[in-house]
Order: sequence, then C-alpha cells, then structure tokens
Amino acid sequence: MSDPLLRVDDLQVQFFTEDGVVRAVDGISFDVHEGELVGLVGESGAGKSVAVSAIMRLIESPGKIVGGRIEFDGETLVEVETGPDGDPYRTEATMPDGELRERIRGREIAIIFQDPMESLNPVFTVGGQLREFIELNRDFSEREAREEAVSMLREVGIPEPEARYGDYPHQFSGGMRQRVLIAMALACEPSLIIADEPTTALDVTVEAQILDLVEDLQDRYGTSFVWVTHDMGVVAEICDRVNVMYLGEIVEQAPVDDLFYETKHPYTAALLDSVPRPDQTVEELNPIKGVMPEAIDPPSGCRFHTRCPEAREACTTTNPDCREVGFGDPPHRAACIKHDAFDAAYSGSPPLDAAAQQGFDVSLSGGETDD
Ligand SMILES: Nc1ncnc2c1ncn2[C@@H]1O[C@H](COP(=O)(O)OP(=O)(O)OP(=O)(O)O)[C@@H](O)[C@H]1O
Ligand code: NI
Repeated sequence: MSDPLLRVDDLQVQFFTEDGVVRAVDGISFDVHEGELVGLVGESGAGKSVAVSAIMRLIESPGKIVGGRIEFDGETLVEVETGPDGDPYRTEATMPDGELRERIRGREIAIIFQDPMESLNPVFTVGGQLREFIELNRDFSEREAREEAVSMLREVGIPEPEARYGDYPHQFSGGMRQRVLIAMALACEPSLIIADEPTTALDVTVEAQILDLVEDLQDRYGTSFVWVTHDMGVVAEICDRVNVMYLGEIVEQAPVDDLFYETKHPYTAALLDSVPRPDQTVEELNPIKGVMPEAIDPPSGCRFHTRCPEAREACTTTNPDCREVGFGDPPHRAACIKHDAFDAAYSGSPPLDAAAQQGFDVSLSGGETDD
C-alpha cells in the first residue's frame, strides 16, 4: 500500500482543569489513505472531537497536545516530545502556525461540524458567504467565484441554486444548511475532509440523503474523509475502515466488514449489540451496561473492564495496546488480552463477577490509576 495521506501516531491530548488532568486522547494511532473514508466511532466523551480537532491543531486552552505526531501528505503538522524537564514541547519538525493556517486549514484539510449555524454567519447570504470563501482561498475574480459558488450549490443538491444564492441561512432547512457546509468544505478541493457528526442533528431521511451525497462526491472527487459518529448504522453505510474509541483510546481498528462480522473487542460487540434491529422489540434492546467512566480518572488496566462482560482478573492490571489480532490487509487490530496475540494469561485468570466489579468500581473512585 502507498504511504497514507494522514498518519496520526501516538497522539495524546490533555486538558489541565481545576479538577485534574483530563486524558481526553491517550495515545491513539490511525491512518487514512487517499480516497478512503475512515470512521471514528464511540460513545459521548470518548475523545472523538478532541482527536479530530488536534489534527487541525484547534485544541484550545486548557487543552494541549502533549505527545505524538501528525503527518499529512509527507509533512509534519505537529510533533510533540517530552523534554528533559518532563514538559512536552513541539519539535522543530512541527509546521509553523502561519503556514498551517494559510496552506493547510480549509485548503488541504477542511472540517465540517455538527451545527451548520455555528459555521454560517446568519447576517450574510448563503451564496455570498460561499463566494467570499472561494474568492479568499482560490485565485478567482468575484464573478468567477460567484459562478463557482452556484455550481458548488448545484453539486451538493441545492435545487435552483441561482434562485437560492441570495437566501439567508435561516431560510434553509437543517439538511440544506449541511449541504452548504459540504459545498464550502469542497470549495477549495481539499484532499481531506474531517466531518464531526455532521448528520447527527438531522432526521434519518435527510441523513440518508446527505450520506448518499457524500458517497457520490467521494467517488467523483476522490476526497479522503475522517468521519466522526456514534452511530454504527452510519459506519456501516459509508466507512471503508473504522476506529472504535473508548475513553481516549482506540480499542479496535478494522476494515468495516471485518469490524461487523469478525468483531474482536467486547466494546465493539456491545456497541453493535446496542444498535436496534428491525426484528427487535424495545424490551429486547441491549444497551451497554453502566456509564463510561471519566477520562479524568480512568480505570486501571483495560479501561473497559468495569463494563465488560468478558472481563477477568488480568484485565484489571494490563492495559493492552492495539495489536494485530486477525489476518488481512489492511490489518485488524484490537486492544483486548483475550486474544492470543497478547501473552497476558487471560485464559487462566478468574472471571470478574458482577459483584466484584461493583466493588472495584467503588474503590476506583479513590483515584488510583496505574498505566
Ligand atoms: N475544553 C475542555 N475542557 C476540559 N475537558 C474537555 C474539554 N473538551 C473536551 N474535554 C473532555 O475530553 C473528553 C473527550 O471529549 P470529546 O468532546 O472529544 O468527546 P466525543 O467523543 O467527541 O463525544 P461526543 O460524542 O459527545 O461529541 C471528555 O471527557 C471531555 O469532557
Ligand atoms: Ni464530539
């Protein structure tokens, strides 16, 4: 396989709050090849948004990238190492702020957020904003930019784009606004688009239309995507490869079919089990038990062990890395010691029964972690 377009290597992001250090992203690695749509999936608070914001270096105080490296198209967007004093510092390889702002953000990498109203200015027309964005970012005259804006609106499925050009954002429906944001993201012909739950607020029919549009555009433009979602249905629909996140870590990484049919991590299995199926009644739904613990004080060992139906004693002490556990290319990786790839004495270890886990949960609030 060719070199990836985006490579995230051991990324760590922390928030330094009054209550303590939140390890929002705790050493994740994944990559995206040209033309690939890669999913980042997990429950609320798993660290998905923080991870994708870090790619664009949009982490704000009290947050900080404290380790790892992000490479894009052969260039180092950020590289953080730990100095002799124990403090993280950006290495010289890190791209300067100005260059990142002018050459990368919006042009090479575009980002689409959940709420279009946050990205669109309510006092300017939709067409005007798109035109100005194109004018600013590409070498176009005002007239050319206007034509391009109209053609982009048509491209993303806005009916009668010339007539709608002068409308204000509030005159568009939620789905139409999301289409405008996609037009804006595509306007500079970026090689990577990061989409942070862009369809979560839409109803399912509109969501399905937007997902179709994205697939269609991806075919035509060959754009790569990182797609953040908590919805396994969306994952099944559009992703080529998937990373499953739990409490700041990637616990499983696989091509989409392998993830669904050769599931290797109990958390992924639980996520899949919680997706409603047509043949199930409400009573038969299987929500994941318990709530996700806090990233400020994650459980020792495997972070999922407090909710995992397959947890054993050994899981309380070993925090596994994400290792190749299946054959295949691209590889299937999981962070669970029940697999042979881990020599962690899982099979000889006694199961954690529910009561024991309860007790463990309580002692956890004492605040000790050991990884
Ligand atoms: N500004 C901040 N200050 C302190 N903690 C933060 C801040 N932003 C995020 N966090 C913490 O980082 C962790 C990851 O948050 P993040 O928003 O990335 O989750 P997410 O997976 O995107 O969830 P969601 O599906 O709800 O969007 C959470 O524990 C969150 O509380
Ligand atoms: Ni988020």
